[in-house]
Amino acid sequence: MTPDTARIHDEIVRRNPAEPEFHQAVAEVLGSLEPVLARHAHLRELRLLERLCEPERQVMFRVVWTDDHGVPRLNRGYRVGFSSALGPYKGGLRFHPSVTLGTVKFLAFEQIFKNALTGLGLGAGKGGADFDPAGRSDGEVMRFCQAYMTELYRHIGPHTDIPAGDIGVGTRELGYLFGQYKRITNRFDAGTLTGKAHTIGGSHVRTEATGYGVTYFLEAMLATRGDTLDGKTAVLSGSGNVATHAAAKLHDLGATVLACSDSTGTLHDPSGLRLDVLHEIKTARRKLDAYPELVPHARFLPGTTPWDIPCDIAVPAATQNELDESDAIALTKNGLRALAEGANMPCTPAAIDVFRDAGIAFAPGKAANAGGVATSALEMRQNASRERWDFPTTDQHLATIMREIHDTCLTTADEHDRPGDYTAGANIAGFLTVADAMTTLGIA
Ligand SMILES: NC(=O)C1=CN([C@@H]2O[C@H](COP(=O)(O)OP(=O)(O)OC[C@H]3O[C@@H](n4cnc5c(N)ncnc54)[C@H](O)[C@@H]3O)[C@@H](O)[C@H]2O)C=CC1
Ligand SMILES: O=C(O)CCC(=O)C(=O)O
Repeated sequence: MTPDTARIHDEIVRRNPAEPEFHQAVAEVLGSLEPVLARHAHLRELRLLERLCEPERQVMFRVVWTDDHGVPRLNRGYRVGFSSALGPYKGGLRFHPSVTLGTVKFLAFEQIFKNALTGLGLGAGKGGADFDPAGRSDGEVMRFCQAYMTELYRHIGPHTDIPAGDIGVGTRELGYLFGQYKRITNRFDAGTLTGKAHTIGGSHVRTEATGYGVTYFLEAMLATRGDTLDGKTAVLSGSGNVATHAAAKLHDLGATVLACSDSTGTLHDPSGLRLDVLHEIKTARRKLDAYPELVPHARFLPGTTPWDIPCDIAVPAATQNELDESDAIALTKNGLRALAEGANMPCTPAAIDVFRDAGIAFAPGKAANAGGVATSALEMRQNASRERWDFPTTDQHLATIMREIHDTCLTTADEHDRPGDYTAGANIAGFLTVADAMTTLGIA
């Protein structure tokens, strides 16, 4: 960082105490912008950076619901609208016990640049609650979602703020959330939430989009090095929406997926994960340690991460700061060629430095995982026009968008003397788009 951006960062830390993930996300972006600020002095005069790092609005609310024994339970809900310069606030909801205001702010901040990169007219937001869906019955999840939406509904809408899924929020939760929204507002405003089931206005490919998009980005990155995914080995972390669909597309494109994980440990199948078995386990909402019961040569390694398994390709797809410097050193020593962040901010800054120094092709989450939100924009488009696109058409749109995001990052990095640095390319391209819109909109 320059003395100027370091001063801005210090002020953000002072104004937003005890939000380390938010500070980290801001530091990474500010650290990339030096070449831009040197060329566009007027952006400093307009105090664009300070304005961009302050959320436009933050909502925090009580969520009370009853468990299966009739006992009232209490959680805290959040929704942060970070920037509406490019369009309505857009971003997912995370239900996980670790969620704090700082978590939601870091995620919403990342969303600004990601959504700008899609070129689809999306502002940035994120939300969630410290609710833990693990072990909760279907009825409990439904009552929690209804209670959460009973407050959230007044802050969202197809032209205001459009939530979607994230950790702990998938098609089931979005169905319950939309059901309550529809009941309270007396409107079938399908474009208020994305990631819905197909029967209630969801788009084909939205479920698969983030994982597929990560894989399309990897494909494009390897192509610049004259390489392909065919015949490569891959490891992933997580075993949720992003990880399982990235695994499926990697498999389709000829890679062998050796491992995935959850918060309790790593599943390693040296002959390649059986995706049908994984699907069966996930559908039954069972844990990964059930896999070796069905595929006896596989091992579940409690308390471990996948990063010491030798592989060509790595896709961290669970959560923030899950891959640190020592993991990066282990992966690099074991022959890693490319890494794409499926999760938001899964690699620590020190890990990213290791990959950069080793010349590993590194794709930051805000570019590599943008396929999810991009397909949400395609869902909004279909909801607005009442059209229904088929799976291959939607997938084709997604693949094109991911190639365009890849090319934008690469070209922008080149133009700003950071050749091959996808992080710099993503941050600079996203920032310039939002800065242009903010300048056009006037001081607000
Ligand atoms: N669902 C989407 O469309 C998008 C998701 N993402 C990001 O991808 C990541 C994964 O999200 P989803 O697959 O949607 O969620 P999910 O709820 O379907 O799966 C999350 C997975 O991560 C694991 N996990 C969660 N917290 C963990 C922790 N503290 N330590 C270790 N493992 C943990 C869970 O066991 C699970 O396997 C998140 O960082 C999310 O922000 C990014 C873009 C879009
Ligand atoms: O589809 C969306 O609106 C949001 C996806 C999301 O939360 C993300 O990109 O991290």
